[in-house]
Amino acid sequence: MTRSTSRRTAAANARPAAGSVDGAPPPALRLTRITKTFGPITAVKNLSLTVERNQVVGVIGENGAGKSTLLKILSGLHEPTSGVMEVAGRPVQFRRPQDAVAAGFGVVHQEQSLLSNLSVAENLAMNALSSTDNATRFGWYRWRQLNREAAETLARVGAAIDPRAIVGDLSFVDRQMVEIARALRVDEQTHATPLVILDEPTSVLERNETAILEREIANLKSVGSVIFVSHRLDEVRRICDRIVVMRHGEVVADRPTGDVTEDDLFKLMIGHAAKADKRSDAGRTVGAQNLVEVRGLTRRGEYRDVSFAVRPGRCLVIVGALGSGRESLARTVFGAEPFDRGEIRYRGDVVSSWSTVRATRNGMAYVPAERRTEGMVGGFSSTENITLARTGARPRFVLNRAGQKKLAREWFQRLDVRPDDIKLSLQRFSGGNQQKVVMAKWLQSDRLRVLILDHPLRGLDPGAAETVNDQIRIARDAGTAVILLADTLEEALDMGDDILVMRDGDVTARFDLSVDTPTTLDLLERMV
Ligand SMILES: Nc1ncnc2c1ncn2[C@@H]1O[C@H](COP(=O)(O)OP(=O)(O)OP(=O)(O)O)[C@@H](O)[C@H]1O
Repeated sequence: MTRSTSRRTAAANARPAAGSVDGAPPPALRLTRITKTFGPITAVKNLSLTVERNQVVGVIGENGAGKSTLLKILSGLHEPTSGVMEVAGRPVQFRRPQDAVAAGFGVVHQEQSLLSNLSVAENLAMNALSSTDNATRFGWYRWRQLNREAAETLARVGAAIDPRAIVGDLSFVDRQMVEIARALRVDEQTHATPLVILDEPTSVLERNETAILEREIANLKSVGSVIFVSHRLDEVRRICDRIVVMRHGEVVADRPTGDVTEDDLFKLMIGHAAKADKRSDAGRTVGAQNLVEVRGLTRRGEYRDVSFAVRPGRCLVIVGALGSGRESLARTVFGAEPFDRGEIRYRGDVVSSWSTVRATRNGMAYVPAERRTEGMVGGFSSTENITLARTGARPRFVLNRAGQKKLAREWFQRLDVRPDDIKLSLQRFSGGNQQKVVMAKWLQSDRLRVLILDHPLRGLDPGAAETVNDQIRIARDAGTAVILLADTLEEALDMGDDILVMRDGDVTARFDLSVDTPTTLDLLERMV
C-alpha cells in the first residue's frame, strides 16, 4: 500500500459499507496479498484471507509463523508493507490502534496491555469512543456510570471482579478476563459490526473460564465475527467455523473445520505427525530423600494447610482452577511470596529466611507465567538472557564471550529457537520463542536441582511444546525435581508422577500415578 493510497483510505473512511452492489453483504474483512517485513525478516508474506460476517475463523501456526504480526496489522499497531485490507467492502488503512477500534475491531493481545495503575473500569473505558463521552462530564469521570458499565461488561464474561480494583493488584488470569471483556465491549462502543480478535486468550484460562469464553464467542457470532488464535487444536476445532493454517508467514491451508482432524492440523502446522506418548521411567535417576518438603503451609487468603514432598527425578503437578492458590504456593516455595504458618524444608533442613536469591543460589529455578515482566530482559540479546542466571561450577562471569555464545547456540538448537540468531535482542522474537529462551536460561544451569514451572507451555505451538516437555523430562531424568503448574489436565497426566489437586486454597486430592490412574474428569471433579 503506497503512502498516497493510504491517505485516500485513511481510517476515517473505515465506516462499513451498507451492502454490496448485488445485495449480498460483503465479507467483514478481506485481506489481499498482505506482506509485512522487518528489515530482512518477512513476518507475513502475500497473505490473503477472508472473514465472513457471523463467522469464527481460527488462525493457527507454529511459533514465529507470523500470527501475532498479522494481528498487530489488524489492530493498527503495524502498517503492512504492501497489500490491501478491506472492512465490509471498503479499503481501509489502520495507522493507529484507534483506527482499528473505529472500524469495530476489538483485540486481546497475547501479552497484556492493561494499565496497571488504573482501575478495571478505567481500563475498560479506555477503548471507548462514545461511552467515554457519556462517562465524562467536563473532563471528569462519572464514576458511578463508569463502574456500572464495567460491572455489566465483566458480568458478560462471567468474571466476578470489582470494577474499582486496581489492575496491578489483580492476578494474571483476572487481568486476562478484563482484557477479554474490553475486546468484547467493542460492539457497545462503536456502531460498526464488531470483529473481535482473540490472540491465544485461553492459554492461561482454566477449563471453567474457557467454557465461559466459548459461550461468549458463540454470542458474538450472532452480532459480528471473530478471529481466534490458539495453539490448542481441540479448542480451535470446537470453536471455529473455518481454520487457517500459517507457516513461515504464509497461509498454507484454509479449511472448513469439519474437513480437518486434530492430526491433520498438527501436520499442516509443523510438517510432521505428533509423536506418541513418551511416558517412561527408563534411565531415570530418582533420589530417595525428599528435596523439597512442605508441611502445613498456609498463606492467608491464598492457600491452607498444604503438605507435599518432591524427590529428585520426580515431577509433581499441581492442578487447580482460578483461585485455587497454586500460583501463590509455587511462588512461596521459590521464596517470592511469604507464608503465615507451616514450614518448608529444603534438602532436609527447615528454611527460615527463604528468599528468591537463596533459592536460586541453592539450585532452585522458577519460570513464571508472565515471561515479559518477570522472566526476561527484553532489550538484552538471547545470549545475555540465557547466561543471566548462570551460577554453579562455571558462573556467568567465568564464562568468556565465546563460552556464552557456545552455550546459547547449544540451547537454541536443543529448543529449536527461531530465528536461529543468538545476537538478536529478545524482544524481537515471537512470544513462543521468547518462552523457549526463558526456559533455556534455567535449564542450562549445571546446579539445577528444583525446577518450578508456572504454565511453561503457554504460547507454545504443539511441536514446540513437545520439544520443551522433552527438555523438562531430560532435566527430570537427570535428577532435577520438577514442580509443574500445568496448562491442561492432559499435560498434568502426561508429565506428572504425583498430582496434587487444589480448590479454593485447599488440597482436595492427591494421586500417585505409579499406582493411581485418574482421568481428566477425576481431576476436574475435585477442582471445581
Ligand atoms: N518487531 C519485530 N522486529 C523484527 N522481527 C520481528 C518483529 N516482530 C516479529 N518479528 C519476527 O517475525 C516472525 C513472526 O513473528 P510473530 O510474532 O508474528 O509469530 P507468531 O506466529 O505470533 O509466533 P508465536 O506463536 O511464537 O507468538 C518471527 O520470525 C519474529 O521473530
